[in-house]
Amino acid sequence: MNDRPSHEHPRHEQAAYHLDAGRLTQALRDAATGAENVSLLRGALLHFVNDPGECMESDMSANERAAIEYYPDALLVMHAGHVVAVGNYQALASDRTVTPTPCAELVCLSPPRKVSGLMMPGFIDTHVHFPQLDIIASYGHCLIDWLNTYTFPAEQRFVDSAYAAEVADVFLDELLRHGSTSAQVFATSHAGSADALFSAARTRGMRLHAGRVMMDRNAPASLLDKGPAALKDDERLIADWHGRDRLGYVLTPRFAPTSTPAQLKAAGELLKSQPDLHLQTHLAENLDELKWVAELFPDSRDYLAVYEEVGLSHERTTFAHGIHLDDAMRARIAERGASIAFCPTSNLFLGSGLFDRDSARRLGMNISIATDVGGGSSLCQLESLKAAYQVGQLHGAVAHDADGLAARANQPLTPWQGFYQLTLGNARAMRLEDSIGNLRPGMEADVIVLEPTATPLLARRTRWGQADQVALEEILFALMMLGDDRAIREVHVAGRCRKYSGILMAEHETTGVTSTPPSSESPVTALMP
Ligand SMILES: O=c1[nH]c(=O)c2nc[nH]c2[nH]1
Repeated sequence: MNDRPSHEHPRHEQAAYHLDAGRLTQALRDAATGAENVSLLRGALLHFVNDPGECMESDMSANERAAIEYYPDALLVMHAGHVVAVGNYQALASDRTVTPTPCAELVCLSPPRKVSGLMMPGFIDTHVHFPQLDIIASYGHCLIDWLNTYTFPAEQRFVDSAYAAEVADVFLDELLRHGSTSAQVFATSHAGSADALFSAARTRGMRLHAGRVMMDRNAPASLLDKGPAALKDDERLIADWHGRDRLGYVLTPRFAPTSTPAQLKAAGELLKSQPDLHLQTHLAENLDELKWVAELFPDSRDYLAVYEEVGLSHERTTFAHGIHLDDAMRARIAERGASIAFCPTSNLFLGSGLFDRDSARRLGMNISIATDVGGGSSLCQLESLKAAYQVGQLHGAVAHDADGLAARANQPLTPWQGFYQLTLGNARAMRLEDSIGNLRPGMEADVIVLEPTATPLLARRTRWGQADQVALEEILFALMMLGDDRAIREVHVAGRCRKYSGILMAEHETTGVTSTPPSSESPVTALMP
């Protein structure tokens, strides 16, 4: 990679551009032959190369500011599913000092399409249940009640593979429509449900990590694994899907109450034998759940220890929720390099509690932000940011000492930390930062275009594109408080456009959409459904 710092550093603009000359030369060769695997976009672009910290911009350190790369007029070059160049348009398009000079030639050969919003890496959802799509927004009261009343009945329907395939298609299209190009997903205990999901993700070229739920007690009999033979299903799924294209297998014991110690031990042994697998489960979401775990595992010193004792807490483990932890447990999670998926819409919806982000960060725990649909009330990660901000605000408001004074500080999420989290932060939590999370050359080309004028109110608040446009951090904050799927104007998966002008396209319609259009504004109208 060839990194060239710019001579002047306007606000946020940390580098003139990044390019990979070798890959760019290949892109040029392909473009010259009319191949459809090259696409160039031009417009505003924001991504993160590091953690921007917890401050608004005026209080950031130089290092925190350097974590943010913003180009008001960027060129993004994608080739064969990867980014090959990103940066200031003028610098990239006119620079002839690099040998060879493929970018300037490429721009002449294949003029970029102008986008009218803000390009960003695709969002990553680190914890979501695809079989719960059809029970989203079900009046659940609290976790255990909601599991018994809605979740387990819904999951039983996935014994039917045709139904699983139908839901998998809708689920992945919904994720994409909301700007999430990657996800870590729970299937059901039926191997066919995982097959359906992987197959649908592969068709879409998505990066998707998923697993079959392991359960052998405390759930309806039809959902329970039948002894150790069920592990054969996981082994078969691993053989069929793990590492294929952009897919990865995640061992998925649902949570301690629905697995016997023997099943958890078996999962730990499988993980040990294949340490490149991910692992996902739930931890300390709800106070009744904590009591239940203490009864079921009387010999374990706490809930986390149940997983630790069998080797299930490691650097590719995602524990969903982790609300009711003490500092010692947080420190143990940090030490193992595991991560917590903070799922704020779910925590509010199920009344589970207020996640303590400050303590998590203070103790060095990796965290991500996720939707947790169907416990979560939206697949939109902008909604997750809004709820995360609100949870952080409430954190200070709910604890008062005897004099009525706030005993805890509030922890409002900044827009910088929020958008970092949905992209590079979530990728880091899942140890995928070499593949997804930002738009440096070599990264997989998952890109979204956010539209700060998506609604009349957003347009009025952001004044995007007008002479008196508000500052970028204000625009980002407005998007996270007011935005929804309408604010996701475009979605590109591995360089192919899947959502354009707010409308999702079917696979066969995407061919050629991102390749060079003759005019900058309306190049693909003919391909719209
Ligand atoms: O939010 C949640 N959703 C689930 O499906 C689940 N299972 C155990 N614990 C859970 N929490």
